[in-house]
Amino acid sequence: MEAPVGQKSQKLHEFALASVSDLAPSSSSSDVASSSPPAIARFGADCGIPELRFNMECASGAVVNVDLRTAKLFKLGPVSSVCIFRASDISKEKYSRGVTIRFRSEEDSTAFHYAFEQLKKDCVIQEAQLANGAPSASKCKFDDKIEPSSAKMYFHYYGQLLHQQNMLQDYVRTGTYYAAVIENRADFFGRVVVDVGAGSGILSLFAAQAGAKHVYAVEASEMAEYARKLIAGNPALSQRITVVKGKVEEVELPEKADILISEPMGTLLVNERMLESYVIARDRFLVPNGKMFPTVGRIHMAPFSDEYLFVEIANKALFWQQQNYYGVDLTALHGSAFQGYFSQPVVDAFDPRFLVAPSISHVIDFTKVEEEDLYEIDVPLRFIASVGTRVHGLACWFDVLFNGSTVQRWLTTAPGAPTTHWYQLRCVLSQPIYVMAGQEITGRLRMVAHDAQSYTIYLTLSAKMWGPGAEQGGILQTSSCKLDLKEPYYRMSQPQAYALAQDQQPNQLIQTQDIPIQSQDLDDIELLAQPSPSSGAQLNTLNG
Ligand SMILES: C[S@@+](CC[C@H](N)C(=O)[O-])C[C@H]1O[C@@H](n2cnc3c(N)ncnc32)[C@H](O)[C@@H]1O
Repeated sequence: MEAPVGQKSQKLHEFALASVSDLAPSSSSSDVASSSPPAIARFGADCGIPELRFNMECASGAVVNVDLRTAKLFKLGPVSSVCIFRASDISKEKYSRGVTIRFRSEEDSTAFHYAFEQLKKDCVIQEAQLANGAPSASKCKFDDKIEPSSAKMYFHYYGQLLHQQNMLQDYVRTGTYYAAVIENRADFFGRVVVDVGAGSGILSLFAAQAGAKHVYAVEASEMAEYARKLIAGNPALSQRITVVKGKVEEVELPEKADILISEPMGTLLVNERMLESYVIARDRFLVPNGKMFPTVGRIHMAPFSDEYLFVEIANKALFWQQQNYYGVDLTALHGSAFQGYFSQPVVDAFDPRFLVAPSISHVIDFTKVEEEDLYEIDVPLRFIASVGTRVHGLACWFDVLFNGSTVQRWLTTAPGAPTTHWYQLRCVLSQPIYVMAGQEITGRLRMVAHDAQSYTIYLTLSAKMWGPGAEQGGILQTSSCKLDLKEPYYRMSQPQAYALAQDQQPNQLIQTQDIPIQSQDLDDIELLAQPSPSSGAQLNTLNG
């Protein structure tokens, strides 16, 4: 195998210079007086990116790394040149930067210019290779915003068959995708399809079954190899599917797509931040007015009351109330432990009767949303309580629409609907609020993306003054919490079977589960077919 462009050149090109100085007059730290030891310029490749490194060797020991793909070199005189390139500051803002180079001799100058032009040429060849389908080694948008250790774990996880199997065995999910594709054959027949994050390749195979002209199955993890195998094992379809290993942010495809198919949904729709990759794929590969399957996503929210869940979480911190734990007083950490448990969103399937108001929703149109819009999602909340109760927090779930030309199909993760591997998610307040029937509950749900492919959630719920004589618009109680979507509490480990309760209509299904009693305080509470707390096992950390 041929060495990567930059590596090939690394040893060949090291230049001792008379001096290097920053073009910007203010940056005196990197200026080099001619009396200083000679500076060094070295061509090489770091992580496959062809680069030129100036080792200033001044008192500050400054190093300037130049991405050769963005660099231009101009001759100012027989022994001096200027190199202009793209740089970025700590906040990742891009700007142009320049260094003035003084060579020790005219020969050095000529050799340096020659080396520079040779490597620039190599960059062009490398880019041409990329255009033929090889993944880029360059830093891409994904790498810019995601912590490398998070990405490594993420793709390691999806590189394992057992996790792909977990998704394939969610028959609500996979069956809905199958139906959406096959019922909307007209959208796939004779079309070019890109499968964004193909995993095992299942959606590519569905698209090929529906008559796609060609499917590009883009997958960044090692699962790409398994997808190749699976697709090759289906020879009637394999001729029309190409697996492209790499991130959708960086691979190049030979043609545009008429339709994108993907399963980018995480817990609460947005966890894993894969929606951003779906949107980037849209902008990179989809023809104008092309279709997207799924087309639209909605996050649904409603306040809930679940005394049992609240006590269960609060009880977890009781351990830290011991004053004589092998002679040690643990109480100093009780507050932190209490906050810690309430910062975990709870993932389980709950009974919809825990909801205390009709839900509201936040819509994300995948065909229109900008990638940056997903960095921060801010939803104002307003509900009218249908019962007088204690509100313990906000329950959330999502659905997505496949807006086919023949059939519109929804995939829902709502409470009461058949359980999916996403379950539902609840943000539990450490300080519940009391409401009366008819009382207004207001608040805000703010989700801020972080570089570990998830979100920090800020939730505030307030109960407004209510009843005759109340000061209109006045707030009675407010409660807030901050949660990390990356660290959920998986309260149950397996989807539970559904059964009809005696007092339920067939369209109001509830789950029947055992209810382990944890607290004496709960004796008087009416327990409504509650989900059983998990054994503590956290089977799935990702829920795509
Ligand atoms: C939720 S799984 C869906 C897999 C498959 N499409 C299915 O429906 O069974 C998402 C897949 O997308 C891949 N993926 C996530 N982000 C990606 C990206 N930026 N580029 C390419 N693949 C990505 C993951 O490795 C994972 O296999």
